[in-house]
Amino acid sequence: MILMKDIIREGHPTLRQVAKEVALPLSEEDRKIAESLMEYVLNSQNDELAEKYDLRPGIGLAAPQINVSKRIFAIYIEGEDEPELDIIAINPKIVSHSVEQTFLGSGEGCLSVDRPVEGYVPRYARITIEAYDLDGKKFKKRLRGLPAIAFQHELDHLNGIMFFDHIDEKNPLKANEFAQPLE
Ligand SMILES: OCN(O)CCCc1ccccc1
Ligand code: NI
Repeated sequence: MILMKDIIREGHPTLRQVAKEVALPLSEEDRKIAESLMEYVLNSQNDELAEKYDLRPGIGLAAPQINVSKRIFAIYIEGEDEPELDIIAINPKIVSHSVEQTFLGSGEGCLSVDRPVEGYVPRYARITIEAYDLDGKKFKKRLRGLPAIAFQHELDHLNGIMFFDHIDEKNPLKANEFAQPLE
C-alpha cells in the first residue's frame, strides 16, 4: 500500500514533468499502479487507517506523485447517499469547459506540498471530460463543483503543474470577475 513516504514532494523533478500516455489495454503493472492510487485515497479518508498508517487525507492522487510519470489518477469524493465522484482516470482529457471559473474559498492544498499556500486557485466551473477506465473502456462525464476542481487539480499533476502556479502572486485573494467561489 502507498504510504506518505512514497509520495514525492515539491522540488522533486518528476512533479514538473509531462507524464506519458498509458498503453491500452492496461498492463498488469499499470493496473496495479491505478488501483494503488485509489487504495491510498480511500485509506486516507478512513479515520482508523489514516491514523494507523499516518496518512494525510486526500480526495485524489496522481501517478506522478508516487514518482510514476504516467497519465493516471484516482479521485474519490464522498457524497450524501453516493460518492460525488469515484473514478480512476487513464489518459484523461478535458474536452470542453465553461468560460465561468470557480475556486475553493479555502484555497487548495496538495499531498506533495508540505506547507500551506494561501490564495485562490481559479478553475473552470464546469468541464466535460473523457478518460479510460481500468478495463480500457472510454467514459465521458460532465463535472461541476468540487469534482470539477479536483479533476483539474489532478490533471495538472499529469502536466507538471502545481496548484500554486495558478495563484496570482501580486494579489492571491483576488478573484477575477468571472470566478464564483464554490460554497
Ligand atoms: O493531487 C492530489 N492531492 O495533492 C490531494 C489534494 C487534492 C485536492 C484537489 C482539489 C482541491 C484541493 C486538494
Ligand atoms: Ni496534488
